[in-house]
Amino acid sequence: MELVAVDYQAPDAAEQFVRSLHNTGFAVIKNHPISQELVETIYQQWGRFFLTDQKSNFRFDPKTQDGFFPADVSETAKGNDKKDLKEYFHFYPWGQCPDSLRVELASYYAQAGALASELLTWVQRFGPKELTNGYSEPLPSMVYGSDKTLLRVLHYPVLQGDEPKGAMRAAAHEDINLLTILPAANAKGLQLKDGQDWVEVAADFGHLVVNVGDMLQEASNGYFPSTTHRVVNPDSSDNSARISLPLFLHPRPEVVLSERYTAEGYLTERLKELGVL
Ligand SMILES: O=C(O)CCC(=O)C(=O)O
Ligand SMILES: [Fe+2]
Repeated sequence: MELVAVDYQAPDAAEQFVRSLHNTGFAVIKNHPISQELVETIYQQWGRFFLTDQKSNFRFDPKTQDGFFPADVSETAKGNDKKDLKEYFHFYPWGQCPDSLRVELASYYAQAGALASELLTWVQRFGPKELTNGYSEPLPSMVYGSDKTLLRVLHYPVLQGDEPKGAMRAAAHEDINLLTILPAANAKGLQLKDGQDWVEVAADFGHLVVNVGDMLQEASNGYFPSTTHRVVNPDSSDNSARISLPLFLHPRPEVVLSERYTAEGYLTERLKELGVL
């Protein structure tokens, strides 16, 4: 499986993008409108922040899920028994954030959210008609006015050599939400599952990775697959910290995804499985 970067400026960008999501659950986008300078600033600022004790002042609120999740409570991927080797901060515009880091993060949240909504209009427009007519409401309207879209700043620390055997930066998992958009991280490691194989998601620095989450898979009855992915540990020759910045696009809680699920019902079930609720 090869992911060819879709040029956001190409006349047929939307069709190429939707085809890639259907075929692989993933797409890579180049020439997009998100400021790379802003992404790099955020990587630097947060790389420093995670190395300070200040982060403990922002411990996450289990009810609202915003704030800092230390490594010892961080997720255990569904079906896995080792915690991931990561810590992260959940940012919502209404939630906790250190004052000195808020302006940049809020700006990125707005830019990435606007692009993600546009990408959802592509998915709506270029999906098969019999599918798109069956959504309970158009996909872009599912996220309109939603305050559930989540920006996660992830820090995978330098490995110390004493990690539990078999623990990984991020064990194999699927995302819960509709679409995830992720600027290429500052280090390699992201892989997607292709049959029995694992394939590196090759995204040049400056490119964006987009993937389908379980909610879109559920709403599209599998037409858009929520592809399993993971972040593997570095080998000793490039054992550096890794920062990444996924935006998880979430519908309003009352949105009906399918006959089985509303967005809220689905999210609650999944967070319980992850051990963070
Ligand atoms: O860090 C990455 O590149 C991917 C992170 C990820 O898949 C997730 O947090 O769901
Ligand atoms: Fe993920």
